[in-house]
Amino acid sequence: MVSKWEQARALVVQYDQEQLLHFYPQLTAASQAKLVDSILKLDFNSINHMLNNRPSAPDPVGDVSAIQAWDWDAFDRQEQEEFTLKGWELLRQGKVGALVVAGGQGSRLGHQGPKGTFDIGLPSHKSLFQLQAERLINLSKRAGFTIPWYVMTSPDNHEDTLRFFTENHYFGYSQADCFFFEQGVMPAIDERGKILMAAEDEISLAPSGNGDCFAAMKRSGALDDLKKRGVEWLFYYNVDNVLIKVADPVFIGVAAHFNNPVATKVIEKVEPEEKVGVVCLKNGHPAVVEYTELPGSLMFEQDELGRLKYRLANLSIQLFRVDFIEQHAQTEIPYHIAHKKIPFMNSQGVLTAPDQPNAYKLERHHFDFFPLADDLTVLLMKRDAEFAPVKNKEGVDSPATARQMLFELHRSWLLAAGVPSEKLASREIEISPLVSYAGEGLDSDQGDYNE
Ligand SMILES: CC(=O)N[C@H]1[C@@H](OP(=O)(O)O)O[C@H](CO)[C@@H](O)[C@@H]1O
Repeated sequence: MVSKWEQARALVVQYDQEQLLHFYPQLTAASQAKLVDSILKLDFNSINHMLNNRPSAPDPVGDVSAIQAWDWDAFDRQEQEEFTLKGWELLRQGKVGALVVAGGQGSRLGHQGPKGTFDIGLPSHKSLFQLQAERLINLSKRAGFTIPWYVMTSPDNHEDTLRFFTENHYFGYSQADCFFFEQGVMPAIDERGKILMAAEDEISLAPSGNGDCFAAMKRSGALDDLKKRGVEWLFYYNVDNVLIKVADPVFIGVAAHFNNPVATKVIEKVEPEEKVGVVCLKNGHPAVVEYTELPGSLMFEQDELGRLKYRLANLSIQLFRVDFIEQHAQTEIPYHIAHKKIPFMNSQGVLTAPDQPNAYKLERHHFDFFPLADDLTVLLMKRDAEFAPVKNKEGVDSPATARQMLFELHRSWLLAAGVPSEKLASREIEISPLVSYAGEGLDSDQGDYNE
């Protein structure tokens, strides 16, 4: 039988990465085993594919043009009702699942631990995960069918995430309907195409981006679980949006009506430099150009009405048809390559912190599946009820701005339900998602979201 060591040795020779075993002879048996295991976990095929297809110049954006969106407010009352009913029908039939990409840490927010465990300082002190769980519970109860919830973690936060759910009794969610799986990692690669070491027995690794989600679902059995349950649409979202309407029936209804393989919910950018990807057409195919890659000429370009030409913000709120996910779970979407300063251990065993970018970090983006869909449904909504991300400790997209948006939204629900405005003056209003998902049920009148 070929030993693990022999397999690892054969791989590093085959792919010309012998430096990975440079320190091997001098390691303890435990460290040797650790290093061999991490070599065997690397996806050399994918790394090689990326190295061989690396563009010589920075990734060209391609031929970008604007994409058409359906404005929710432009549908008439009857159409809106039909879409909503359609969404509820699918929820009732158990045909919708939710996927949160939650591999990030809260470090940029000054929070120790997974981002989803962050308390943004609401009166209830609910974490991001709890807000999401309760919105799903609300819909599941009314649909009479529990929405399966898939949580993509990263090797950095998997254990902590599981512990948080367990300690909080899954926030009342049924444990049998929660599925946790880890996203993959990619090694840092230097300018000669060599994988870097972080220590004598450790490869320099980082999460490989949210574009690994479908491959990771396949590897972990989450995709099989989805199929076994008969789920037809997967609602994809980022962990950091405080207002996220998880498994939104309205969005599901619109996606199912047009029945394109992918649907995306967008809002208009507040300013050209807002840090959001833009939904557009690239070389004639639906696409997102990430904010880090959008050239200034496109960022500021205006249409004939003087509006931003590329104003449709990617909120990372998508619906993917499950047959499309299955078809593409193993499709090699491109890596986005960031040139960064990455500390590494040199061949003398000295840990080196470069002062210039020295290596490449590789990430896949989930929206790079968009061009593989023949068409994309784009649903334009209003920001106030959809998007309050927490990305920074202070200033824009911070806990303070997200709290404020939630208070204002919930105040507007009470006003619409007939509560006199003087009763609401200067109060912080937080309504539990267990009471209302989107403002419905706060008076005797039946709202849009009622099934
Ligand atoms: C790779 C990726 O998913 N990028 C997304 C994602 O950005 P982050 O800065 O990675 O959180 O969420 C943004 C919305 O919050 C969206 O506009 C952007 O395109």
